[in-house]
Order: sequence, then C-alpha cells, then structure tokens
Amino acid sequence: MAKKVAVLGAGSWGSILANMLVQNGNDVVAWTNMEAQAQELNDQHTNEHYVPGFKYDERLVATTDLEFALKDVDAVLFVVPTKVMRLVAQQMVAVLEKTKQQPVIIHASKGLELGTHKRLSEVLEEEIPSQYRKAIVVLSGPSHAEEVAKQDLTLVTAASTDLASAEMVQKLFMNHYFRVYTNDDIIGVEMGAALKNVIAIGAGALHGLGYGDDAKAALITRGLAEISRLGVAFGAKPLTFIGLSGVGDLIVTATSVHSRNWRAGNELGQGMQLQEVIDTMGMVIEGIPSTKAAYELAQQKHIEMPITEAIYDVLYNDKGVKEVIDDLMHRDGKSELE
Ligand SMILES: NC(=O)C1=CN([C@@H]2O[C@H](COP(=O)(O)OP(=O)(O)OC[C@H]3O[C@@H](n4cnc5c(N)ncnc54)[C@H](OP(=O)(O)O)[C@@H]3O)[C@@H](O)[C@H]2O)C=CC1
Ligand SMILES: O=C(CO)COP(=O)(O)O
Repeated sequence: MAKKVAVLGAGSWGSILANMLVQNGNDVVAWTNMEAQAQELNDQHTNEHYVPGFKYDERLVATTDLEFALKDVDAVLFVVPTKVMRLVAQQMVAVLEKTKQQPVIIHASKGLELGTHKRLSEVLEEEIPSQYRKAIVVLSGPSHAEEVAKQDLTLVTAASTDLASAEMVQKLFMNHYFRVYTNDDIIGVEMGAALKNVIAIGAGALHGLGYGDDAKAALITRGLAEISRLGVAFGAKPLTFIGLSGVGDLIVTATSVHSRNWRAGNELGQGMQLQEVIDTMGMVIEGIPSTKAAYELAQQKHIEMPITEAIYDVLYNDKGVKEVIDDLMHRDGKSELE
C-alpha cells in the first residue's frame, strides 16, 4: 500500500531516495531549508548543485514548510548531515507536538555525533519522545546517490530492533534495482556506516600519493579489523561487519570516485590543504568529524585503531600523510588475528 513519506534533507542522497520512493508509488514530500532549492526541484525538477544533470520525477514535491511536509505522514526519512540531525529532530518534534502524529522514523545518514559520540539512532531516540514515533529504522549499505539515480543495482540493509518496522521499510524501498535486507543489529550497522568513511579518507590519500592496489587492499582489510573491534566493544555483532553495511559499504566508499570521503583523502594525498578540500567539496564529508569521534571513542575504550589514529593526526594534528604511513609501517610486528 502506498505510504505518505516526508524526506528531511534534499541533498544528493535525500533527493535521490525521495525520487525513488515516488517511483515506488508513494506520496513523497522532500523538505529542504533552502527556498531556491525547493523551487528548483518543483519547477525545473532538477537539483543541479547536488546531482548535476539528473531529472527528478515530476510528482516529487519539495518544500521548506516542515508542517506541510509532515502532514499525515506514515514515515519520516532523515537524510541530513550528522551535525544537524539533533537540530532537525527537534524541529520535527515541535510540529508533531501540535499534530500528535506517530510516524515510523528512518534515517539514512552515516556518522557519529561530535562531542557525545552517539550513533544517529541514539540521537533520534533522545530527541523524539516515544509518543511521537514508532520504531527507528536505519537504512545503510553500499549506495552512491549517483548510481542509484541511474538505477544501477544496489543492495542495502534496513536495521531495527523492531522487525515489523524493518520489514515495512524493506517493502517501502525495494524495487527491481534496489534490494533491501533486514537486520536487527542497529549498533553494528550504524558503527560500520560511520567508521567506513574514516577508512575511505585513508584509501583516497593512498591513491593521491600514487600507492597501488596492494596498499589499498591492505588498508581496507586492516581498516575493517579496527572498525569491527570498536563496534564489537560497543555491542555490535561481529558478523554485521562482513555484511552490506560493513565490508560492503567499506569497499564502495574506499574505492569509488563518487565517494566524497575518498575524494577528500585523494586531494589530501595530492597535497591540498584540509580547509581547501572542505571548501571546494560543496557537500558533506562525514568522515572528517567521524574520525574525531572514533578516535576519542577508541581512546576511551582502549581499543587499538592505528589507521584511525593516523588519519586523526593528519586531519587534526597537521601531520603529513607520508609521515603517518611511515609510522604505520614501522609499528612492531604482531599476529594478524590479535
Ligand atoms: N550521497 C550519497 O551517496 C550518500 C550519502 N549518505 C549519507 O547521507 C547523509 C546526507 O548526505 P548527502 O545527501 O550526500 O549530503 P549533501 O551534502 O549532498 O546534502 C546535505 C543536505 O542537507 C541539508 N542541510 C544541512 N543542514 C541542514 C539543516 N539544518 N536543515 C535542513 N537541511 C540541512 C543541506 O542543505 P544546505 O546545502 O543548505 O547545507 C543539503 O541539502 C550523510 O550522512 C551521508 O553520509 C548515505 C549514503 C549515500
Ligand atoms: O555512504 C556512501 C556510499 O555508501 C557515500 O559515501 P560518501 O559520503 O563518501 O560519498
């Protein structure tokens, strides 16, 4: 049955997911904080800054009016950057307090909140009182907006502690090119999603410096080992890290030119200054704040994360990429499965 869905955040991922939900037969309103962007989506059916050249379905409605977007919704999909997730949740709650709705809450963002180090479902759980929501479901996996826009084949995970809600989200998104699995390990899915961005910055940096495939495979493999270590320390299931939201997303983000995190790393490897990388990307690079959050969590829990520490030193301590690679290669020898 068709659902009414509000998509909060109309950047590259939010707008493409909104478009797909329309094409799946749902009634969808995309909410943005920019009037000009809403107008462009409604009038030209384009979103040139975020997905250049793409024509959106004419049935997709965009608005800056949150009350209008949330009217009678069955589900709300958050796709805003991590740093504004809490703020946008508060804005939504202010509306739901008046309308007394109780939608399913979905998020498709990937990060850990700076300062609190919280996963995004924890942020949403904290901000949205239970009377204004059903379950929280996380949609995550190897999925670049640019490829989903072209209806390339994409497989992701819908994670929730509530199986019925995960299955509702599975049905909502599935179609002939987008396949969704359910998973009850919300911790593992969110940790994998946030932490793969950190490793992707490293993979991009190796590429920028001219290293080859051996180095990239090594970084991905050892990166997965440390991501899993941290995730498991916070209650994730180890197997989740060899699933779509773990190694699947790590592979796509650490090898694809579509990835903003990979591209940021590549530019750093080529010698560009961090601020210039951020200023010229024009889209969110989640791995930068997530590196800080992951580094602090690892310190707190005494988890060994040498690659994350190295990337942290490049981003926050002004160390050179070559220097941290040299440090990593000169660590004491150890057993692979320690
Ligand atoms: N792009 C992709 O392929 C994928 C992205 N993701 C994840 O999805 C999340 C969003 O990424 P993506 O869409 O790529 O990011 P973009 O940078 O493309 O877009 C982010 C959007 O959020 C908007 N935004 C920022 N602050 C606010 C606010 N306070 N209120 C309302 N809207 C706001 C931005 O508007 P403004 O321009 O005004 O700042 C922009 O439209 C990230 O966590 C990312 O990791 C996950 C899978 C795939
Ligand atoms: O999460 C993504 C792919 O699954 C998108 O990665 P980037 O944010 O690095 O573009």
